[in-house]
Amino acid sequence: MKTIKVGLLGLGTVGGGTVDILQNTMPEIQRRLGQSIEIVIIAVRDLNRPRSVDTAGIALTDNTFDVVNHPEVDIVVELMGGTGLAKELLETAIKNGKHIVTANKALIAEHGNSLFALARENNVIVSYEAAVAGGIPVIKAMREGLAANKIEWVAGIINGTGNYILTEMKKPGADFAKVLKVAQELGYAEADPTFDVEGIDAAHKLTILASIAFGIELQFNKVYTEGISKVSADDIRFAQQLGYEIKHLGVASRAENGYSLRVHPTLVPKEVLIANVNGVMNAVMAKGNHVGPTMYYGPGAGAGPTASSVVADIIDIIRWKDQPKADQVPALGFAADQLESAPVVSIDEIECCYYIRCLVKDQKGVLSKVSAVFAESDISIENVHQEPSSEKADDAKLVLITNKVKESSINQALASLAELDAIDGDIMRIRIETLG
Ligand SMILES: NC(=O)c1ccc[n+]([C@@H]2O[C@H](COP(=O)([O-])OP(=O)(O)OC[C@H]3O[C@@H](n4cnc5c(N)ncnc54)[C@H](O)[C@@H]3O)[C@@H](O)[C@H]2O)c1
Ligand SMILES: N[C@@H](CCO)C(=O)O
Ligand code: NA
Repeated sequence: MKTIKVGLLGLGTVGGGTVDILQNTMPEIQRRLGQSIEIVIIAVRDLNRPRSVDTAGIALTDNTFDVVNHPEVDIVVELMGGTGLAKELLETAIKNGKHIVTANKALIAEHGNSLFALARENNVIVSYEAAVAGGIPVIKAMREGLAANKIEWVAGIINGTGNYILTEMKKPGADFAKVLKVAQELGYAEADPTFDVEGIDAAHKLTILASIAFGIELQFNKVYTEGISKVSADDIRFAQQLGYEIKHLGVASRAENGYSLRVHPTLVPKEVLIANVNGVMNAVMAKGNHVGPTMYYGPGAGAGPTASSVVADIIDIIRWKDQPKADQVPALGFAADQLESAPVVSIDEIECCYYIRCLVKDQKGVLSKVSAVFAESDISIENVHQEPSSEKADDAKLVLITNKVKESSINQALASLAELDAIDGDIMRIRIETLG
């Protein structure tokens, strides 16, 4: 039986999971492939560190270039992260004629356009299923399974750490910092967890999803990005009382003059399936013009699920690599010369309903002053909830749900609201999506 040789960059959470699968599930993989896969070399940072997996028979090196220049390696699997050295290594590997598997969404979102072009020149494949929604085969589903459709929009819970934190925060007394620490211990978080909490990781993934949905170039720096760090336990509770769950969503949709790409906390009606996706689970919805709304669900982070996608990509490359044109499924699912560099519109252009929370002085006539501000901007209030503040004796917590309005109108109203004497402190605004 023929053996394909693989080299790994990085032996952390996902690297360890990949070694584990290739060691323990090889008989089944051989039956699928009719060939075998062998890891011949792994680059690690510290050669003396104890390993969670058995590396007997595999060469370990602390020089990453040993992997990308290794004469026997057919496929380089990049699982070290970062966008500096990782980019240089993959460029070298591609020029050396090696195929690439990576779980690195930051690298693909920020440098995918040039990496894919280099790969085409060198007739090698760059696969990145693990980069978006961990173990869910969503890249394959969208690039291949939905190929008959014009995709109208994509929306997803695409950060496992963030969804885990929001889910745990529903429990009474949950502490944000402690919950994040558990997510890190479980191997879900990025090396810098602010990427998870502040939405940067989700923005990387949304960039990729938007490109494969619409056939546009990767444009990470155009994504509007808001994290979950300002969402309070109060917001989660109020949302639930009003019939919603708060989810951190990435949303890519067609706009009048281009596309809208945004990541932010979102109120989603409880009865919508995606509102019930909890813990480390992710879900991506894609609406095609023929198929209608579809949803892909599964674990979004962690060693086993992510490595499951990494190994599936290795298998896919082995199946395709000796075809005359190796990248028969183009990297972004559209022929490379058909990609558009379409404009991404400002967040001010979107239209939705809003959840507004603020602290108001518990005085007569406050509600009418607040309503007057919204009326001036032609915004109607669909729902109001008020309760005494437990923290400030003379204040009340006020929650409003607006009708569907333009972001620029709500910004104007919130600026006027902030100027009212009756408003105490910051105003929280969360967008609402019904995902119909
Ligand atoms: N953990 C997840 O659930 C998950 C899911 C999807 C994608 N990813 C992505 O997979 C990649 C790896 O993530 P991880 O969670 O396994 O991270 P990790 O920190 O557990 O592992 C990365 C490993 O790479 C090694 N490394 C870094 N620089 C190196 C260098 N110069 N030389 C040798 N070794 C080096 C580190 O020592 C570490 O062991 C990242 O791009 C991440 O975004 C992670
Ligand atoms: N840190 C990422 C890993 C998976 O990409 C997450 O929590 O979703
Ligand atoms: Na995936």
